[in-house]
Order: sequence, then structure tokens, then C-alpha cells
Amino acid sequence: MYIIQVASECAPVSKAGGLGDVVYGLSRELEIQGHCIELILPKYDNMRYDHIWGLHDAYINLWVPWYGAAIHCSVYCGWVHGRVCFFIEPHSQDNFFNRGCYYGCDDDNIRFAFFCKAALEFILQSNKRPDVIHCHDWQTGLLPVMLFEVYKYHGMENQRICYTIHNFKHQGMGGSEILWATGLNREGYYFQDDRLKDNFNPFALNFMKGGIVYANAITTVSPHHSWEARFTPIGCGLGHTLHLHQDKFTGILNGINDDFWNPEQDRYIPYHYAPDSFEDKAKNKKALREQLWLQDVDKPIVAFIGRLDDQKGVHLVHHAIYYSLHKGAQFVLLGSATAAAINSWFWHEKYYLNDNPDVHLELGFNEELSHLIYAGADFILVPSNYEPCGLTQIIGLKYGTVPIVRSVGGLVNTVFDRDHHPNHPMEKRNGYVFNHTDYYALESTMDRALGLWYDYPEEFQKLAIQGMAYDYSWSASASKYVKIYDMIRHQ
Ligand SMILES: Nc1ncnc2c1ncn2[C@@H]1O[C@H](COP(=O)(O)OP(=O)(O)O[C@H]2O[C@H](CO)[C@@H](O)[C@H](O)[C@H]2O)[C@@H](O)[C@H]1O
Repeated sequence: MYIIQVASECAPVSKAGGLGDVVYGLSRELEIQGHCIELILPKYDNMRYDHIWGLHDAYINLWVPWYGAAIHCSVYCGWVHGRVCFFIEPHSQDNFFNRGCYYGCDDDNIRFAFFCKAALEFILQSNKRPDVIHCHDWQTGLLPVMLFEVYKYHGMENQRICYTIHNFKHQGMGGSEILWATGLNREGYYFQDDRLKDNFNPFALNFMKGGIVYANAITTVSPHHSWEARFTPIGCGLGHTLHLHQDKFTGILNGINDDFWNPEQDRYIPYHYAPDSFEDKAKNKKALREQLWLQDVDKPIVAFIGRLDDQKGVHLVHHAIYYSLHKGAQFVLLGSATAAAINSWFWHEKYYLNDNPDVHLELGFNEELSHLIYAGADFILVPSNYEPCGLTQIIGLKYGTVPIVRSVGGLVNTVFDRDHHPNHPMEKRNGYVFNHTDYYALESTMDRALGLWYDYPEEFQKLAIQGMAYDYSWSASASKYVKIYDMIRHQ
């Protein structure tokens, strides 16, 4: 099959979070399974160009209709760790992708509406005719709308769309200017309940809703989250729309790229290890302490890696720092915040704890350091308020770093509590789970986890190795996507 992925991120070249990991990892596995994969991405100025090989002009004269005129774009082609990627660079005063950031601009909705239009125009003009176009998150929600309302009538009537939602909280909103810019026009037609009109704001168009309504298949990133999105407030107002389109909606658990996330061959960690050489993990712990100026003592390390966002349960992350210290453990945090209040809160904590030899807060994005933390820490904390899938607990498991998680979304599908799990026998359990969002729930679970580390080290090691045995690679999940692609291309 011929599949084009259109996304706003692809690891490691443009990665703000888990979306980038999934786009790369899924593409790689699909290719291994024998499919032809291409990716279309924005050409951001702040990408990791050191991860692109052979970047060259692929299409220099792409004119993308925009507001009744057209914007000239260049399309570059290059290989990102073996995957063929096309990068779209618009030449206009808007500087859509030359902002020094991926997201967070006032005109993000316009920037990515343009990206959708440009991606389709590129596919059309370069005569690519994939069986399936796989779009991701709100940034590409308008692409199915434009395909089936416009491009279908210009020679793309056989293309089908799979649309994957990684985060319901960010849906992409805009007014009628989006319609005039993209050439969809017809305000009265799109501002309808069964099309793009937001379910709560009658003056807004909802990009993600557009993706749900128009795509041939919709997925989210874990089975449990697909249930949550439909039946709980986690659907962020789209539950009813999902209900109407339930026949084409399903949850497929994310995998991880086990070529990149693998303690046996990870290029960013100093000592490789496997379940049968688990003792070598301790050498990485020592290296992590050295790098972060933590004292080298007989204590467990609890880590948090992720975006510092309400989603991630930042109040519990903050509490866990002090609770770990109180319990005689060390704490390492790697995270970046986009919200100003959370950002200044954690910077304040960083200054406050600066001289403490048992804690390190690294505020920013650092791919290389994240690998060393996964390899060196004993526990990875994921106390999320909601978590569509969650990759950090899956990566943690692969590195023998025991997850301590809240039972939401994909965390329910991947982590099974050591002390009580109804349908997993003792030898299949792999971490610690709590339900509530209060401090007591977190503390009692950390007590259980740290208690095992201190009092029963052999049992702790057994639990960590059981976690490493779990196979959360992409092979099974990519096959499920292939089934969906196959089904929709025959529709
Ligand atoms: N400061 C930092 N420095 C270096 N690396 C960092 C970092 N902060 C995060 N990362 C890395 O980014 C990834 C984050 O994965 P998450 O599952 O937490 O994704 P996120 O919430 O962004 O994405 C959404 O999409 C993904 C993919 O579908 C879902 O798993 C998830 O639930 C959903 O919220 C991991 O690879 C992590 O190591």
C-alpha cells in the first residue's frame, strides 16, 4: 500500500512531544511491513537539521491558493533516519514556519490550515496518488475537509483518510476567515452542526471536528482512551460527534520505536544493558548523577519527563519532588512548559532547590538527556490528569524503570499494579498505579514503590525485569492500522 503521513511533527527532526515519536515510529514499522511511506511536514526553521540526510529541492514551483491569490512554496526532500520526508516551505511575509517554535503563536490555526492546503496541493500537483493519507491531530483536521469538498473533484477521488487524534484538548478553532483563506468559502454550509461548527461556540469552526466528520476512519491512541473520549468529559466536547461517527472510531495502542528506544543499543547512554545484564543499569545511574551533579549515595531515583502542562498533573509532579526528598529518594525532572504560570512556577522551584544534592530540575527540551534519565532512574512518574496513551511509561518499561502512574487513558492499558491487579498474575505485573488526583493517593503509592526498593531489592529488580519483558514495539499496532487502511481503501 502507498501511504502518506501528513503531520506537524516527526521525531527526531521536529518533535515537541509524543506526536513526533508516533509519526516516525509508525512510519518506520509500516515500511518494515512492506508498505510505501512518505511524510509531509512543515519546514520549520528550528528543526533538528542534523537529523536530515540529503536535503534537496524536490518541487520548487508549488503555488498554493490562499485568500484568492496564491503563496509560492518550495518543497524539499530528505531522509530522516531512513524515512522519505517532504518539507514544505512557504515564501510569504507571514513566515508561517519561521517562528523559532513549533506551536504557541497567535495564528497557529491559520499556519496549520495553510499547511493542510499546501500538503494537498503538493500531492495533487506532483501527481502522487496514495491509497491512504494519514493525518494527525488538530493541525491536520482540515485536510479531510478540503480533500472531500474540493480536491476530490480535481483528480483525487480515490484517496482515503485515516485521522488519528493524540490529544482532544487541542482542537484548533477559527472563524470564517479560515474558509476564505483556504477557498472552502460557503460559510452557511460549513457552519452547520453536522459539519465544522463547534459544538459549544456557534461562531467557531472546529478543525478536529472537521477531521472526525470527514475522515474515513478515526483512531485515538489507546483502547481505554477511545472509551473515555466518548463517555467522559475527556472528549472535551467532542463526545457527541464521536458518538455520531462511532462506526469509524477505534483506539489503537501506540508503540515505541525499539530501534531508537532500546537500552541494548541506545546511542545516547554510556552503558548498554538487557534483562540478563540488568546490573549494568546501575552504571547509567552513576553517569546520570555525575551529569546532573547529584550526590552518589544509596538512594532510588524518581524521574519525570514530559511537557509541564495541566494534562500531566503538574500539581502531583511538584508534590512528588518534595515527597521523594522527604522519603530519602532523589528526584530528576526534565520538562518544558508553554503556559507562563507553570513555567515561572517551576523556574522558581529550580532556583529554590538549586543547591540540594538530591534533586535536579532541567527545564527545556533535551532528547539526549531524556535517554540517560530513562536508563539511570529507578522509577518514572506519570501522574497525569488525562493521558491518551502516554509514551514515557512505555519507554520506562523498556529501560527497566518502574512506572508509577495514574489509572487514566493508555496508562490503564500498559501498567499493571504490582500489589493488586484483578486480571494480571504476579509475574505479569510491571509497576504501580493509583486512581485519585489527591496527594494521599500519590503518597501511598510512592510509599509502596519506594518501600519495595528499600526493603526488598531483589523483588524490585524482578519487577523491573518483568516490565522489560513487555513488547510495546510498533509491530502489533502497525498491523492494526494496516487493517484500517485496507478497509477504507476499498470503500
Ligand atoms: N523536555 C523534554 N525533553 C526531551 N524529551 C521530552 C521532553 N518532554 C517530553 N519528551 C519526550 O516526548 C515524548 C512525550 O510522550 P507523551 O506520551 O508524554 O506525549 P504528549 O503528551 O506530548 O503527546 C500526546 O500524544 C502522544 C502520542 O500519541 C500520547 O502518547 C500522549 O498521551 C498525548 O498526550 C516522550 O518521548 C518523551 O521522552
